[in-house]
Amino acid sequence: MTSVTHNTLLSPSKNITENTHKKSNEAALILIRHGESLWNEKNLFTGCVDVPLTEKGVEEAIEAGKRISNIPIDVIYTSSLIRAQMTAMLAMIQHRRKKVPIILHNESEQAKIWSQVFSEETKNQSIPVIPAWELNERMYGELQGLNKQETAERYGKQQVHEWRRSYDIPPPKGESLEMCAERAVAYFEDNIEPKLAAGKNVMIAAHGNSLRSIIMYLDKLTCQEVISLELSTGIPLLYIFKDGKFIKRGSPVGPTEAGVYAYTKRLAQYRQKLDENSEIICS
Ligand SMILES: O=C(O)[C@@H](CO)OP(=O)(O)O
Repeated sequence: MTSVTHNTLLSPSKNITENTHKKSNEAALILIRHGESLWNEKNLFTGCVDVPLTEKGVEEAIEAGKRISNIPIDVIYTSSLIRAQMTAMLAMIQHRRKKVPIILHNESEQAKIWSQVFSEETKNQSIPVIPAWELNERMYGELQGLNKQETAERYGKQQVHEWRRSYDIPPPKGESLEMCAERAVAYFEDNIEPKLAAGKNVMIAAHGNSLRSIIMYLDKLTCQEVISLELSTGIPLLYIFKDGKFIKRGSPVGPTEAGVYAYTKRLAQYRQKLDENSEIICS
C-alpha cells in the first residue's frame, strides 16, 4: 500500500506553497465518522473489513450533509473503505454549492490517466475526493468479524475494553490506537495540514478510531484523555484552522444554525453568497 498523492488536474491549487502566500491562512476542517455500517448494526468488530452502510447509515450521512451544507469544502479526504466514501458522497449531495465530488483514482498510472477530466469549467464545478488507506479504521486483527458482546463474554469485559479503548494495547494481531495514530496523524500532517495552511477547506470522512487519533492530535489530548473519547456515527465536527492552530467548534446542529457562521468572517461571507445565489436561482 502506498500513500496517495493529489492529482493536480482536479486539484483546486496546483502548487500548495504557491497558494500559501496568496490565500488567507484560515480554513474550515470538517471531520465525519461514517454512518452506521452493516457490521455496526450486527455489533461485529469491523476494522479494515470493507462493509457498506445500512439504510440508517445512509440517512445519517444525508443528515450530516444537511448540517454542513453551508460550509465551504474544497477538498475531501476519505479512507479507502466504502462506508467512509459512501458517507462523503451522500453528505455532499446535500451541499448547497452543488459541486460534484469526484474520486481521484491514484491507485495506478492507468487509473490516473483513465479518470482525467478535460474541461476546466467542469473541474471548477468538482470537488476532488482523495482516498487514503492511512485514514482507514484501526486494523482489528483477529477480532475482525467477531461479535463484540460474545467476545466480552469469552475474554472478560475488562480485557475487551482494553483492546477497544486503551491507547497502546493492541488487540490480537491488530493495531493499537497508538499504531493507528502513527499512520493517520502522519498522513494528516503531511497531506492535509498543508492544504489547510493554503486556505483550502477540507472534509475528512473516516472512522471511529482513525478520527479519534486525529482528534487526539488536534485537541492535544493525553493518552488517558483519549480513552473516553467516543464518536457517534454520522455526526460532523467542525474545526477552524487559524494561524497554525486548530480551534474546536463542535458539531453544527443544522444548516441554518446562526452560531456556526459567526465563527469566522469567511464562513459568514460564504453563507451569504450561497443565500444570494439561491435567491437568484429561485427568482
Ligand atoms: O469495529 C470497529 O471497527 C470499531 C468501530 O466500529 O469498533 P470500536 O467500537 O471497538 O472502536
